[in-house]
Amino acid sequence: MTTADKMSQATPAMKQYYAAKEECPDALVFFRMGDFYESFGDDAKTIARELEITLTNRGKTEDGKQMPLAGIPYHAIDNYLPRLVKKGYKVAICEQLEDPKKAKGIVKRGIVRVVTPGTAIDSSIITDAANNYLMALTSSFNPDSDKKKSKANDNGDVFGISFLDISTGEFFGTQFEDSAPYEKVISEVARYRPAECILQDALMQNELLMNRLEENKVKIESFSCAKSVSTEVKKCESDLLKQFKVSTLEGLGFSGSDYAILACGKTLDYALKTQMRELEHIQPVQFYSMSKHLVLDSMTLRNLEIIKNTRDDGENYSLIHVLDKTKTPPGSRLLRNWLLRPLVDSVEITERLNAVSALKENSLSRYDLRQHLSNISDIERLVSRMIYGNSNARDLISMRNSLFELPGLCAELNQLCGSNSKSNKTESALLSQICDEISQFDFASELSDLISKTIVDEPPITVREGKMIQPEFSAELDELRNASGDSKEWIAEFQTGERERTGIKNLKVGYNKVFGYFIEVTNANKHLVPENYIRKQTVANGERYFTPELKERESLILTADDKSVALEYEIFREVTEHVSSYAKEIQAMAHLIGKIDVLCSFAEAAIENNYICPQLDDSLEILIRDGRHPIVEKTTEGFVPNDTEMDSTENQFLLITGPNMAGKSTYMRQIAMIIVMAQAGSFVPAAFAKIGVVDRIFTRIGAHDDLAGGKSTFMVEMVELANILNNSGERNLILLDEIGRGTSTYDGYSIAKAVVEYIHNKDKKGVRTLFATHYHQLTALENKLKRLKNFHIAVRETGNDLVFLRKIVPGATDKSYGIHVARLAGVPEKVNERAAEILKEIENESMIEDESRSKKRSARYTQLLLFDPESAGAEERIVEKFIEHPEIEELKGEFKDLDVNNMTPMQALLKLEEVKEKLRRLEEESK
Ligand SMILES: Nc1ncnc2c1ncn2[C@@H]1O[C@H](COP(=O)(O)OP(=O)(O)OP(=O)(O)O)[C@@H](O)[C@H]1O
Repeated sequence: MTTADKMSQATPAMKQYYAAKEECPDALVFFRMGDFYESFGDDAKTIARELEITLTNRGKTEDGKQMPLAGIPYHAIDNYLPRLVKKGYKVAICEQLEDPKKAKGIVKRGIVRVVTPGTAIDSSIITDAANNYLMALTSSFNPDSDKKKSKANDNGDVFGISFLDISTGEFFGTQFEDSAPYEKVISEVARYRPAECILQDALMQNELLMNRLEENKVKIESFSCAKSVSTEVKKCESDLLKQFKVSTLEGLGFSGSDYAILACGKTLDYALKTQMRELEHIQPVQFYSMSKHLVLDSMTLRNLEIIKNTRDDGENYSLIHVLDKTKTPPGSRLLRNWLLRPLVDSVEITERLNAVSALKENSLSRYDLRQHLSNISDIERLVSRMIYGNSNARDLISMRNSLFELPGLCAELNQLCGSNSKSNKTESALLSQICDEISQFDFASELSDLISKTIVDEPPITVREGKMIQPEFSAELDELRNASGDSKEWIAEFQTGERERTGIKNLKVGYNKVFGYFIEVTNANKHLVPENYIRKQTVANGERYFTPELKERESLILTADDKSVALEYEIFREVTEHVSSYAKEIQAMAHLIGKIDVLCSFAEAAIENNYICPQLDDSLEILIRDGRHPIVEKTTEGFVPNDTEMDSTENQFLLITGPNMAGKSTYMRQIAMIIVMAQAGSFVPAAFAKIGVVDRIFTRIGAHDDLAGGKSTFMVEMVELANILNNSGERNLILLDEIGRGTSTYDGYSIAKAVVEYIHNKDKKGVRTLFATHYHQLTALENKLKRLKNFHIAVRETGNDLVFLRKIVPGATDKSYGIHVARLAGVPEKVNERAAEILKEIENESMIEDESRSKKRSARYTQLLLFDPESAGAEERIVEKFIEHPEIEELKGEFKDLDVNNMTPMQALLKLEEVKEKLRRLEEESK
């Protein structure tokens, strides 16, 4: 049955429903009918399933089938809606647009808002601590004209990206061309964690991108450029100009950036279409540059546990968990942004550090500032809710209480900046600037006065039941309230009078919403009821009556009550609108408050954890004395601090060996984390730190597989490695942990060695690298590669025991101590003893082989390489020649193709003999 057919036969209400569904076919429609939001058909089935509510039927559909129906009470929408949106559904709210009591005929209904994950503002859907971004991604990639290309970027496709947080009004976008554009996009996804992404349809072909978006639970909305790209860009540009009331986008930094404009335009369009209202509070879109920040790709964010730990993906034991001492939601969101996007400009970083120093030294001021901050609510989101008409009088009180704190906050800041300059203590230009900017806002006292004058201190949650507005604010309201109040007094007197008149002592005058005012008499006293009582209702133990006199009074009361509630709502709306008209100023204020909060939080964390102020410059040095891992030091007793010295000449490539569990990964991570902290503006866990600004950190740590993406552990390792090798540069820092571990020893060792050489010689300059490995033979490279230095983590061996000293020291180690670690881990002693025996055998054999190099070598050579560093050198070359021999590859192929099930034992034996002979010959050739 077509929609048109359905329409012609449907009831008037269902006609409205079908029209709504047609308007938003991809959304679940919540259709308001009286006290319920109803859903029908497939929507009802989905909603009943997802919300675990009853699915019923509502008569028959127009084509005679049962019509599924599921409904939720209107007042419970705040419980149910978030659950659907968090599961990635779009929900269209279709409201009654007029008062049913006053409507002539059927009530008008229409969709007032479409709630989607990326455009939600409801506090039950989004969290205080993080922004809620709607992202858009556009590209010049055209799958039809680029058919021959394997990747979108082969001939320099351009990408545009944008992010909008409707709940705070932040909006920014950029454009870029890159040899690995998808990696860049994925990094941005990891940084901003959008809830929803509007994606140009051609880009949906990129598996990597789609997998990552899915992994990050990003809801995807695709769009296609129906017209030519240039026409679409023009339209987007004109929409943006109109929205921000500017005549050109150049001033916002978008000159010539068509794909950024397209991304921003599509974002705005989607926001307007779903919100169905003016979005005046969105701040003018900003062009941002990716190169202005330290690039931390998604793997690095994960490996360094900046926002989440790798154990359970929670915030505990993450860097943000250690550093977050913020008191306000804008502060906690800003801290997250600063950690995800540390700076690269040493001057800007130093400004932040100076502010932290000033706050750290002035404990009293910091204490007072934090007291003020702790009374400040999420004012930027409060004002967004006011603009949406989604707020209540309590929100106004929260806003007022927040605004009340500003003068005190300002005075405290003024004193701090002033006292510093007078006594020539640490002077912070940043704090002075924040102080100046806050002082310029003069709206705060006006708004807080207005709210205080109009709204009572403890208003109810609902806005439709009165009790919100202060007495004496409106004479009209006072009059209505008096009328209602006088009448209520009248009722009390009426009750007393009637008791006397009738002699019924327990006669009661009561009220309920359905029947209005009544006189209640118990059955025992029914015979005393006077004649003028008119029966109204029978109840369990008596009768209810009214009199014309009571009826008249009732209508007076109800009219006055109705009128006063309506008037209160009107006043509330006016105040809210007035506050909303300062949305831009309130957002700017929230940002400044956020800054003070984060700087105080850094100071607080520095004191609590004994951090020091790092020095930042533009050199290529990293000097850290007694550095610590900010998270491990919290969970490990007796954490041993370590030094680091890196530069671009002699100590650029640190090759770190040491037993399992010695602390190699911890050491490498702590260096990267100290850099992230320093460049975010935080003090760092060390006794001294001087850091030449790093502009990108690459990490390849630990084994994990990407089964969803169809990649093995080793494949994942190689993909990440390829990215690092292709895209790293002089100002980067690379952390590589046990490269090659995921494959056979021959392959692994060869790859590891080639990687060391490649990075060391990259662009003839090399890249600052920390490289942890179990291939001890690599340490021989120190003699060949001038910027490479060996380090190892010291242990002390006493008998069968191993003491981890956790100290990094120059030079190479010569043992793996794997068996010791196995013992520590509780591997049965028999196995450990046997392993020790085997190791001895291998070591002995290696000594014999060392003496007579012409002797045959077997596949056990693998083990020799691992356990005998002395054998590195000539042997390595032989092994390399051996494993690189093309016939080895052929042999592998032959083995793979063998159909063992269809071979006789004799055939198998002959094959073995043949292979053995071939290997013997190849070994001879390799010598
Ligand atoms: N500097 C330190 N002081 C005290 N304890 C430490 C230190 N560094 C590491 N540890 C402890 O040692 C444990 C192992 O550290 P880590 O994982 O860094 O070792 P590893 O050498 O990388 O091991 P593997 O080679 O097996 O991966 C950590 O979980 C931590 O508890």
